[in-house]
Amino acid sequence: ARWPNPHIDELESNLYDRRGYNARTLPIGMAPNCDRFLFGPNTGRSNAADWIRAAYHDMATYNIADRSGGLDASIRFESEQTRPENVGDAFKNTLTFITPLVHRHFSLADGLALAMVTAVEICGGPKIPFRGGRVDALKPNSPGVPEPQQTVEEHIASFARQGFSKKEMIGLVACGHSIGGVQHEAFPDVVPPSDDPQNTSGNSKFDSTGTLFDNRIATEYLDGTTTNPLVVGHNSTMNSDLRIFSSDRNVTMRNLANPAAFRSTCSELLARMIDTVPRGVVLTDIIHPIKFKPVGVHLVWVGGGKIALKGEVRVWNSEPSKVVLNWKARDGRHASGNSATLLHDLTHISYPVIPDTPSDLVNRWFSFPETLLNANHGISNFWFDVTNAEGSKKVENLGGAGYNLQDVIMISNTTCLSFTNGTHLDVEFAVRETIKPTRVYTKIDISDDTGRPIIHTIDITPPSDSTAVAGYILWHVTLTQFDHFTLVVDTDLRTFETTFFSANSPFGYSSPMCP
Ligand code: HEM
Repeated sequence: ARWPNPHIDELESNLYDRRGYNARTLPIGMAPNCDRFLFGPNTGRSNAADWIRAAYHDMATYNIADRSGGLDASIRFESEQTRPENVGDAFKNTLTFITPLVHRHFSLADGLALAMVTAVEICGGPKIPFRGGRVDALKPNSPGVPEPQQTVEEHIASFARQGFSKKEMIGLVACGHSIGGVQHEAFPDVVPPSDDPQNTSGNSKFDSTGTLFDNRIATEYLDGTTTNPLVVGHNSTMNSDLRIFSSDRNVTMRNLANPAAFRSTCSELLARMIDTVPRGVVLTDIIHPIKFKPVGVHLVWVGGGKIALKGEVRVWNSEPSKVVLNWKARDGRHASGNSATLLHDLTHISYPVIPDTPSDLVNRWFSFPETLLNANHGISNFWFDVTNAEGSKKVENLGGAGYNLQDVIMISNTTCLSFTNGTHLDVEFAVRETIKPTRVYTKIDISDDTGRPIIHTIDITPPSDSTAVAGYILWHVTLTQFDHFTLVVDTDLRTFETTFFSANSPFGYSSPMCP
């Protein structure tokens, strides 16, 4: 295990911190209910439907022959969105939610995949194994999303090009069309206009539970009660779901009428859909919950030879009676005073909202108390002693290694936010005098001309006043972009850094106003 792992830690939080304390923002798209639509409450549309459709349309450009295309966020390019195969504003809408989350450890393509998983899992669907590591494309992909006027032979060929058999095509379309419907605006020759004030877009649902991920798409199709406009629509040219669902004489649809089979099929096929990525992209292992997770741990120089140690721990589905933080000084010694009992505010609980798990699964957050370290002694490593409710004890130390923490470079509490001469952050930070820096700089996220986050570095000139206090010298840099920034010091032997998260994270950096 490695800690911290900014990439995995961030994806894990987005997957499992869904509601409650420190919750991430994607699930808000499904709150309070799965019929939520940010862009107009009475349109009859839903964010959930847009997010599922967006992930598919981004993936559907995949070509298994040369392993090009796939889930790579190429849908963000205007020239892809304006293709007839991508009619409607679902993609623009979906990106409105995801683009602000993107930073150097969180690609837009991972965000598209996560949004689909979030929608399906919160709206009644199965758990979908999630891997991270998708890479955003630098240019649009070739067209390739199936359209309803095509023949079933064309659809079979299209799905084969995407890497799915005929049976898998039937399954994937049924799973995708479990939520949402067809709108008049996008498909005027499929769906008539609506005068329903609750459904101004004329969204005609695929099944009677259009905001619930369930197998009615299959059962209603089989029992003849379906209202799916791509099955019983008046314009038979556009009845692609009918042609697809019946293409194996309903064998697959009859199987999907079994709720358990529907869930397992959709879990498997939707996972494969989002794991369809361009050649060269290496996905991570499946991301499982981190059962004991230190979060936002960082040091703050508070002056007077003192360093504040701050952070929180998320404890998965258990209720320890006591969590004690211990640390070793820079020299590796654990002096008797080097421990502190973490605090648990009863409101600091969160809910991962995972399908097929007990609804009383609750995570508890413990925060570091006001803990001041002597700057002359510093810190190198920390761990926890956990006492469970029944009295049993456990050490949380990353399997013996402990959690390493560098005390070479840290932000100062004199850092402040200013709105004079444009918004900027006046960053003060402390660097240990004895380490002989070869380069001190900051890394910030900027976008390249395709909207991908790239790291930009800014070198920092040494301070004119280099008087050390308790072995630390104060440096200064002014940042006009500070959504996500890292302070870095290189030495001949090693690099040390400390990172402050984006403002869209609950651990985003917040600073007092400059005097
Ligand atoms: C042959 C393959 C497919 C065809 C021809 C097709 C066609 C369509 C059409 C015409 C719409 C209406 C869009 C609108 O009015 O805005 C739609 C909606 C939708 N599709 Fe598909 N689709 C296919 C496969 C899939 C797959 C594989 C998925 C996901 C796994 C998917 C997910 C969705 C969702 C969630 C909606 C609802 C959007 C909303 O309610 O706004 N589709 N599809």
